[in-house]
Amino acid sequence: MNLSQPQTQPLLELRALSSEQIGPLALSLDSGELVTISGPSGAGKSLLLRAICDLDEHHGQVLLAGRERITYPPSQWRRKVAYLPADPAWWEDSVGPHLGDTSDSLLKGLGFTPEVREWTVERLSSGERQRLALARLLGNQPQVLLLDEPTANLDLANAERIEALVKSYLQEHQAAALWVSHDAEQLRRLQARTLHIVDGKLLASEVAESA
Ligand SMILES: Nc1ncnc2c1ncn2[C@@H]1O[C@H](COP(=O)(O)OP(=O)(O)OP(=O)(O)O)[C@@H](O)[C@H]1O
Repeated sequence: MNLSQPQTQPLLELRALSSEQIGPLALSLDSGELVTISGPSGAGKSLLLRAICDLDEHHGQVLLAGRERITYPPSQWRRKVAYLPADPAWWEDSVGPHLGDTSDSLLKGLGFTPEVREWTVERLSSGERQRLALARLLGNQPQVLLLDEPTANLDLANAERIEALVKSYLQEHQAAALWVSHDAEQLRRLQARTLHIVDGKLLASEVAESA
């Protein structure tokens, strides 16, 4: 063992993660780190996120701060390692019950006043749905965010607002995020290590150049 170089434990680690469509994949994310994922439609980006949060059958190991996922009750894992699907589900008529512990300041950061809790889900635009789904996800204070095209329905100003909010969340909570995006401009703006996935395989990893 090399004692001169202290080992830092990754926050999230994938070891030989695979399913019928993806992998095997190995990946480590440090606390505070944002990693973006790009790749063609159907490459397996969503399936990778779903495997990490244990929504689909797969092989291999997923560890959070060195502790294996199988040692967590599934509901606890999904709070800690939170998945934001491209089209999040809503199960009540009004917004409020979905928001749980989400603070007013978080809602403000996403461009809403507290009155949004009284709104019906039915009236929400696709962009409002997307921002509120992120609010409810962050309200649970997850340690890892798995974000599947979280700004796909948003204009540039709102997309940038979400980019800034997620980055400050990662710093504040020493959390990590995997962020799927098809938008080359956004990938450049986010200034993160980018993974390219093609046919379920990790093709390359690179650090984005300055815009
Ligand atoms: N339950 C399933 N059983 C079999 N194949 C599936 C299943 N779910 C998805 N697939 C297939 O696996 C491939 C990867 O799907 P995935 O949703 O991960 O793609 P993606 O990279 O997220 O694409 P997009 O950018 O279009 O959202 C696709 O060909 C898809 O049809």
